[in-house]
Amino acid sequence: MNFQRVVIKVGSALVAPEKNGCSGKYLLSIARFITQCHSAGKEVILVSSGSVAAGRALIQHGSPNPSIPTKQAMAAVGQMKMMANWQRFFDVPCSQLLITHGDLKDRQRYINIKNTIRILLENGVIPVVNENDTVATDELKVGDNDNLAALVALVSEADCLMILSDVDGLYDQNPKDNPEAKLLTEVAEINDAIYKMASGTTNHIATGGMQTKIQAAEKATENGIATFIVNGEKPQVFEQLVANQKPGTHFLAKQAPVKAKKHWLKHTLKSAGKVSLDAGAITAVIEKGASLLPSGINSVSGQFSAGDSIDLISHSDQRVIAKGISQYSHRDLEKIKGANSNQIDLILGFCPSKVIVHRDDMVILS
Ligand SMILES: Nc1ncnc2c1ncn2[C@@H]1O[C@H](COP(=O)(O)OP(=O)(O)O)[C@@H](O)[C@H]1O
Ligand SMILES: N[C@@H](CCC(=O)OP(=O)(O)O)C(=O)O
Repeated sequence: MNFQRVVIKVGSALVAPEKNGCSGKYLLSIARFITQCHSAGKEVILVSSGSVAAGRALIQHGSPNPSIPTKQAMAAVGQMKMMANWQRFFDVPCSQLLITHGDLKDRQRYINIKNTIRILLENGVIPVVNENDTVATDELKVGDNDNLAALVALVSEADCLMILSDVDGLYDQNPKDNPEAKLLTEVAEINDAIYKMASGTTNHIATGGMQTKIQAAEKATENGIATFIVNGEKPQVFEQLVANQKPGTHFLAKQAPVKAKKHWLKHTLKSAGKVSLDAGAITAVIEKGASLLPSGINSVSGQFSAGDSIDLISHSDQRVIAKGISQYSHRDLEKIKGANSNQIDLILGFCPSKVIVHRDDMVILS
């Protein structure tokens, strides 16, 4: 429980153990664990598979491996079933986020997803994410919910990723094929040897098997997000987690998530423009740890889109004081610079964010 914001990924095998329609069999203890996380002041984002399996009984198919449009129709009807199935275990509201890789690749949509999750969490709503299977084509698909969960952990700035499946964790070989397989309790480095241990799945309603879980763990741990693969079929796993024990396999984070993000902002992202700040904004940003509001901006230069990195410079001596991700393009900023945050909607006709650079998306340079 050494985390503040966790992404919990629940595989199809747990949502639809009968492989046809969804069930509460395993979800009850998962939901109880999520409620315990909430009581301990932690934030939880769910990534749930199972829409295709949940809709399977409702769409005629007649083949063990239905066509893609048939599966997309199953996902469309099954998603409703799956959401209703989750909601019945919570007193707090659940919300549905259906996203594709195309959404995560697009800067503006990425920011929209990030802002939406932030606001849902602030309001005590559980975000439940799945791939938008009905619209996703191969080019726009993440393709499996393990990798999707890692990307959701990144966009939501979680510090922990828990992948719940039907095995106890990563074994040195597939335990379903080899009874002698041994469980790895801790993985410090994800290398070829680790990838070689992981194979695909034999479950026809699941996608990816252990390979995609390792890919997800690699993406997350490189960005400072501790990752666990645990068995979601066993209620005692959740008791162990609550008791601060470590069931399953723990993939160690490479560095603290804040450090990883600040490093990425400072060294990897190239600034596409500049905004100059008045003395009040500089004090607010440097001394009070505040986000940058439009009222503190004197001028804008360069050409950038929402989601690009920009330099925050001092108006008086042109010193670069910070760097961060702008919520608005240079064109929009030209119109709202100097204005009060409440006027953004009036001036632009939309307001995805009341701040220009959020504190969490900023690194102070001097
Ligand atoms: N080295 C391994 N250790 C554990 N499980 C493995 C390994 N290699 C392959 N697997 C398979 O991965 C499966 C879990 O992945 P998957 O069926 O896709 O589940 P989910 O629906 O939870 O994503 C296990 O049931 C197991 O058969
Ligand atoms: N988006 C699909 C799930 C895809 C997937 O990765 O499934 P799984 O391997 O069970 O996590 C669905 O909802 O059926």
